Amino acid sequence: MHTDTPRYGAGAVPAIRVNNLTKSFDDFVAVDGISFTIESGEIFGLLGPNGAGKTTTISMLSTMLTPTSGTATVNGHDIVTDEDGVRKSIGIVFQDQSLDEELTAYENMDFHGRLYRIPGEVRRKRIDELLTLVGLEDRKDDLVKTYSGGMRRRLEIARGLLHEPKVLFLDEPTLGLDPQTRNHLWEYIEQLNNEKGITIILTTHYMEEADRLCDRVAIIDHGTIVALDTAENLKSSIGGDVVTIASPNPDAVINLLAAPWVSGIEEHDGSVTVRLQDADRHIPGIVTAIHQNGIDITSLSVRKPTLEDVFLHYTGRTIREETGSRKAMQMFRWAGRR
Ligand SMILES: Nc1ncnc2c1ncn2[C@@H]1O[C@H](COP(=O)(O)OP(=O)(O)OP(=O)(O)O)[C@@H](O)[C@H]1O
Repeated sequence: MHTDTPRYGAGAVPAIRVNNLTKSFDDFVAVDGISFTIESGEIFGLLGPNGAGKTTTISMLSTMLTPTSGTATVNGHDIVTDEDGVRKSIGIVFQDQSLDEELTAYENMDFHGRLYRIPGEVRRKRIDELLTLVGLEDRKDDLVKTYSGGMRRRLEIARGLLHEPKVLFLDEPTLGLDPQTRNHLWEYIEQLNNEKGITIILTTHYMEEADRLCDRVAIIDHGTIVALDTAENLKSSIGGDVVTIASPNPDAVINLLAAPWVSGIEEHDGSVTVRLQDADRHIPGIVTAIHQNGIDITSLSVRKPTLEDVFLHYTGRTIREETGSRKAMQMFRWAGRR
């Protein structure tokens, strides 16, 4: 059902290689035998509803949770037998905020740099460079408690990059941010991927985030990957454009249009959704046929499919736009990770 063809060149060690990775909590299987490969330089998205297993997956890849079975490597380091190697080569930005509000941005960065034992001069240079990259250089001496949500997230990303990781994990990077701030953050994420060549793996339940940012998207539901490809290929895989026809008699519309050239047809709340290639060319014929058969319609619209349509196609459900989980911190505590 899914394809796993990375876009990037062959030869180099993949940034991440996951083979049949599974995590159970007692009898509950949160991640169920997933496999994929992420090439260096990709932005890779794990898209799925709350509880799908996204955080559990990146918790295993960042060595914070031990897998129940399966294997994975990050930058060539095994996540079970070479935890130190993995940790040195990754940066992580959690769902929940972990900045010190009573320190300035610079002090937060500096503290983190000291933890990683980055020598003074290098540390200062990198802090300045990264704060410039995320557009916070002018506010670097202000206390974090005066920062907006978007500024805090940018600072967390800058901090996650201080030890120059090759791979950055972002867990729901724009959760709770307003659309404009989200847009800005997307630009920063793209910029650091372009300018620094950092491989980024992010989790999200926002379709437009996966669509806009990710080179490839794995759609994850109930702990399994149901589809994996570029957003464009995923959208075309479900059979073309989406035509929505509202009618007092949806059954008649379905009977009329259920033809071999239609790749999918279903009814939701009195509206019939038809999927077909090159819908624009077919619309006049569809409208004529509907009228000739005496069927009333109240509206007709055509649109390109979204990742929401893809999710619906592969799972039979819509992604629920709920607020994200608050479990992350609890899960990310080093002490309780076994
Ligand atoms: N420590 C734990 N003990 C028991 N069950 C857990 C634990 N951590 C996660 N789960 C369960 O595993 C499933 C997957 O959780 P996970 O946090 O990976 O989902 P998610 O896709 O990241 O969603 P969210 O965005 O809500 O975090 C959920 O049903 C969750 O309740």
